[in-house]
Amino acid sequence: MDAFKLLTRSTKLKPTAASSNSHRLPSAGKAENPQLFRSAQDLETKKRKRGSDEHEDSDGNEGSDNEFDATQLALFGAKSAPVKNASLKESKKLRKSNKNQSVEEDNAQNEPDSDHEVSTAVMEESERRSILKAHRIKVSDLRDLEEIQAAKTGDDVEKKKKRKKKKEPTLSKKKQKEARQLYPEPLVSFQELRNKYRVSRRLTANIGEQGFSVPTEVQMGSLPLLLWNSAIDKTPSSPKESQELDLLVVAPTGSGKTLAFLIPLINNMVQHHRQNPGQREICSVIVAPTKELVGQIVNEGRKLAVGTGVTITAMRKGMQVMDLIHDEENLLEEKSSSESDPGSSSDNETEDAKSKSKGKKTNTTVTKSDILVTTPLALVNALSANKTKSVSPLPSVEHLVLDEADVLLDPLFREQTSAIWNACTNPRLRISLWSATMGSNIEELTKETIKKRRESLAIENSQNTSTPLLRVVIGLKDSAVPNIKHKLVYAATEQGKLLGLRQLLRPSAAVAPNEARLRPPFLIFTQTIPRAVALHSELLYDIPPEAGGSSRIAVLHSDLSETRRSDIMKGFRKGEIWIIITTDLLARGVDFRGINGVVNYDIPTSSAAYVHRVGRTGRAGREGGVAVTFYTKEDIPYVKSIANLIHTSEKLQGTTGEKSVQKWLLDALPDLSKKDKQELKRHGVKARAASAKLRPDGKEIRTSRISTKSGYDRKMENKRKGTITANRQKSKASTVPAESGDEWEGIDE
Ligand SMILES: Nc1ncnc2c1ncn2[C@@H]1O[C@H](COP(=O)(O)OP(=O)(O)OP(=O)(O)O)[C@@H](O)[C@H]1O
Repeated sequence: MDAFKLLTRSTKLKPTAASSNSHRLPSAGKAENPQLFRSAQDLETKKRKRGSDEHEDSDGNEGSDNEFDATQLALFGAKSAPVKNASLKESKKLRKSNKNQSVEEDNAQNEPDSDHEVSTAVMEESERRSILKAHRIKVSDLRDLEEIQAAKTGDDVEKKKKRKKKKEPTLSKKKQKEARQLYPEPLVSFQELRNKYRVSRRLTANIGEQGFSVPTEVQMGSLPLLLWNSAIDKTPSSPKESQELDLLVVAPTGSGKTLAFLIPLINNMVQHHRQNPGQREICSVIVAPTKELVGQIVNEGRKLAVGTGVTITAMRKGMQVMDLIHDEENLLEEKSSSESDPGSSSDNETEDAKSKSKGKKTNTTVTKSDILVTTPLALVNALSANKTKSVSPLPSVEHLVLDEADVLLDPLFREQTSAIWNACTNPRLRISLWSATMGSNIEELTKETIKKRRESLAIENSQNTSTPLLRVVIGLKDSAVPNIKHKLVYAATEQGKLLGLRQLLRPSAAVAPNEARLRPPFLIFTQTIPRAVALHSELLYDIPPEAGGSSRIAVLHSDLSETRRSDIMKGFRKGEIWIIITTDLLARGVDFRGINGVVNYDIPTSSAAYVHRVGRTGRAGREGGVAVTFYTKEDIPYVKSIANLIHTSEKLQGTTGEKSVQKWLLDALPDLSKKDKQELKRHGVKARAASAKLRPDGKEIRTSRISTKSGYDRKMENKRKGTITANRQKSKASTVPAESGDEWEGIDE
């Protein structure tokens, strides 16, 4: 059955229009190529079109006379490539000596096979540069210039700083930028994971089995940096020390960041098990802002880790990650935590806390998982016994991943995220931060935290230089995904928005061939929970019973129980639910593979929020996603940043024909002061904020009311529709009759 046909009620769609539309649907099948920036030629065309674009460009430094040697870090240069330097004989020797070591499961798949030759071919710098440029991958070193220079020359960084103060002239901004830019070798195919980076055979096979055949740009750029260590031959005579790094990655929504951080974590764990047979402890922590995202990361991770022996667990309430001090005071807590952990035994990952010896303080972890995925609050609560104690350390953690890092380091979550970061006391800790948007304040905060942590833990190395903090940027930083269509619609009033949305749901007018059309499944975003609930109840009867009626539309927000939230997510993924009305809870990270569109019923409260909301469509390079944003006269002061984003996105796409945002509109829209921007981000558009519910005279203003009719009319109409629906459903054996051919079978293939 065609969901769209049914939503149009009796509207007859011309077969040609329908079929031509359906092939453009993102949900229509697999993405042919998940890459967003596919060819150098494409890039050149765009660059010419862009002309004197004032925005920062990711390939701006190409061809520049780079006075700084980009091969300064061992992993970037042909000259110092360790794979080339390490003798094959030695590497074979190491593999032989490792022969007796085992992993817990599927040894045959995880053991480095002795006949496996590691590729020693090293890419020329010119080739590296041209691939990175074509795919719009830009890598830079974020350390102080003195530190970069010191790392290059092997100098003491303090001496270097002093010398610089005395005589060395300061580089111009352009030169500094050039000095930071690096051209590491990109991952051109997933086969290289095995051939060059010695990724576990089983893990490589799992990647293929998941249908991933071509690495996306973020995977091309970041995987070699994160897998560098696996490529190093760690024989005693090996000329290179292991050189891990901290990483900050900014890549478009839906570009495959999850895979890019999961592959190295899983591979590290495979190696860890090989080197420490039988040892189980949390070695990696992934922090994500919502439970939905945590669940999704765990699912993705488990699919990749099949047969590798690596365990990945979602942090749940009551789960214990550390041994508590079993004094009398803690007995009560311990009892309640073990009682409130019904799911732990099924996963077989949490030991029974009661079995631990009492009165003994240990630092052993209780959760047996290798990789823990958590929201910030859940882990902080577990580490501080629900904030009754100070946060316990997690010394076994060597890798910390912050997914949606900008929101995790935003004031909303910053305290909890920092507490987790500080709890990871292992001096070898490596951090990576991932998002589609990353303000410069987040970069500064990251640098500062790394520095402070290093000082407080007195982490030093022989050369007094710090671990590299690199930044990978894909495409144009902080911009909307380039493969979707945007529509910015002026609806004047709240009623206008509702009429506009209904028009989208049931377009009776003919649609021009080029015009973006919204088809299920899609998401509708509102500013607050009450508005999401109100819009849901208003639209509940808009889906005709023959299309499944009100069961096709759901509201999802943080006030719902965890079970309800998870049921709605499952229903949407299975295709039972077609439309979810939600708040920014689902704006980030959540991946519904073939979602067709996003409606910003209420405008997003920052440009980053716009990027993330609309990024729920157009995933993995799929074309055809549509993002519709309604705005009213109350929104006019706030809409310019969104209009700018759309304008830039269309410019980058080289959109021909009519643009969503005309130049005159951009010129006419007012600019917002920094203070007002912050205010908007914190409280949303005041007219529809939850706090605007009471008038000065104390009477309630129905801000959450979303309707084109009076309350009485709505009540009567809903009652009537409800009765009709119930009668029809009763008389039918199944709610949705199957039709041949054009059936929509859910979001995930
Ligand atoms: N190499 C690949 N080939 C094809 N599909 C891929 C590849 N890598 C990832 N994907 C798919 O792309 C989709 C988006 O990936 P993912 O959720 O990791 O995006 P993201 O970059 O984290 O997005 P967001 O910023 O919205 O969180 C997923 O469905 C994933 O399975």
